[in-house]
Amino acid sequence: MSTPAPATSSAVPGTAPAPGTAAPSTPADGSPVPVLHSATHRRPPMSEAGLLDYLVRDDSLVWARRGDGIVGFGEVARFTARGAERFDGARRWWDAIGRAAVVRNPLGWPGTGPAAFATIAFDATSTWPSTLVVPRLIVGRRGDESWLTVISDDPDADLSVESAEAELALLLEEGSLEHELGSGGTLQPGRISDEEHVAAVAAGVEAIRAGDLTKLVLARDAVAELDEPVAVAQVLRELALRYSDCWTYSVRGLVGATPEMLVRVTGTTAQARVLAGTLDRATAPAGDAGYADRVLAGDEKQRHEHQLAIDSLTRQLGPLVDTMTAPAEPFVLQLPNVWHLASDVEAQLTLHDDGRTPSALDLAEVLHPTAAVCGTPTEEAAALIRRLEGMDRGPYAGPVGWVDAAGNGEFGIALRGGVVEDPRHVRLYAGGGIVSASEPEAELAETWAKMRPMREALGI
Ligand SMILES: C=C(O[C@H]1C=CC=C(C(=O)O)[C@@H]1O)C(=O)O
Repeated sequence: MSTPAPATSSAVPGTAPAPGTAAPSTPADGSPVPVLHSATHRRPPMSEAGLLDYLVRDDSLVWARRGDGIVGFGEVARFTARGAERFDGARRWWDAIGRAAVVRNPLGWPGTGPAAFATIAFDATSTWPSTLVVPRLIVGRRGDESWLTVISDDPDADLSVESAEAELALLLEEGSLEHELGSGGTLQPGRISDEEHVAAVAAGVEAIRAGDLTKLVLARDAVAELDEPVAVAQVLRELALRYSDCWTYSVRGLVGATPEMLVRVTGTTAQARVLAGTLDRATAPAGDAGYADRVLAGDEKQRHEHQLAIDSLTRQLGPLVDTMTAPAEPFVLQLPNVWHLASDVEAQLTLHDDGRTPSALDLAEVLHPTAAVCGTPTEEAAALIRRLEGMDRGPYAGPVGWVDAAGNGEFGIALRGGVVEDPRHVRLYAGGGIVSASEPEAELAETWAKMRPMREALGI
């Protein structure tokens, strides 16, 4: 176990909070948290585009799918931590914020009231600052319902709907849509070259065949070097439009659209979308309608890889739930770049003695890392990842999403994305599950297919 580094208030490189909204940071050592005051106002139904119309600022916080979700602007409080205690520190901080907050929320739906956007590092040894951010304004939509929450650490702040709407209008007007997308750039090698990735996969297959473990997920990176500063808002819109089955996210420099839901908590219900097993659509023969069913769903190796990911989720979730349903057969999820084997799992959470159920953040800690991004058994796989990859995954493959004061929330697995390291450099990550039948060259090709959404959205 590594020693947790103290919480800091450092911003992720390449990002900046909205002007005039520098946030007080609070350490994880139990010292007082800011008392937040919030008011949630109902809004008229949005246009069909929903939250897409609100993806106009590079510095916004985003969790959106098919126009639903939440978008945050500005920042009133932030927690950061590194090390093994990053989850625990984040949970304690968020619980303390929730207990102290003065909340006016007549709606009570998931995502209303104060909420925090979160990115948690994949590994305890990472230098990535696991971060919770409470925005100044949150716009939300769920179907026909829409709301605006305003949050302040000033007890005398004006939280009226008029002033919140005026502030939002100004922020949107200042939006960064003037950036043009795709002015060009190149993809540079990352910390792991193609050859190194192939060699790492071959070594992983050898370890699996030797019986050291059953499954391992190995990843690599590449750096998008852009001719113009990255237009984050445009990238998000591109991803959200093209990858409408995915959850588009942006949290302080971490940007992407993930197809995999680690956990969603709505009241006492927990849901997950487990993915493992991939087929590149670019290599599919034209006009062969049954191709994915035959080559993906009908493939022993892919199904084995998928089953291991389901097993890891249900094993971890099992002790916390009264009932759980997982389909007997995965379905084929079609994305613009790849097909995946997918399974939707749903569970009813067990009530604690105090009448509460675990929050989305609690469950993200319990479930991370699943076999979809680490391997089986977890400890052996994590150790081998450190040895064979030898790179800091940062937030890649860690939980990304949001949690509200009631514990509702959504945490995706931060896949199909990248980190804005500075305005002209975005580090992309992708990996794949390795089992005994895996072929190193095919695994390398799969990582390229998984980087395609971000490359397209960046215009390179
Ligand atoms: C590790 C990644 O994908 C995971 C999620 C879906 C399918 C996967 C696979 O087939 O290997 C991976 O487990 C990634 O996108 O970087």
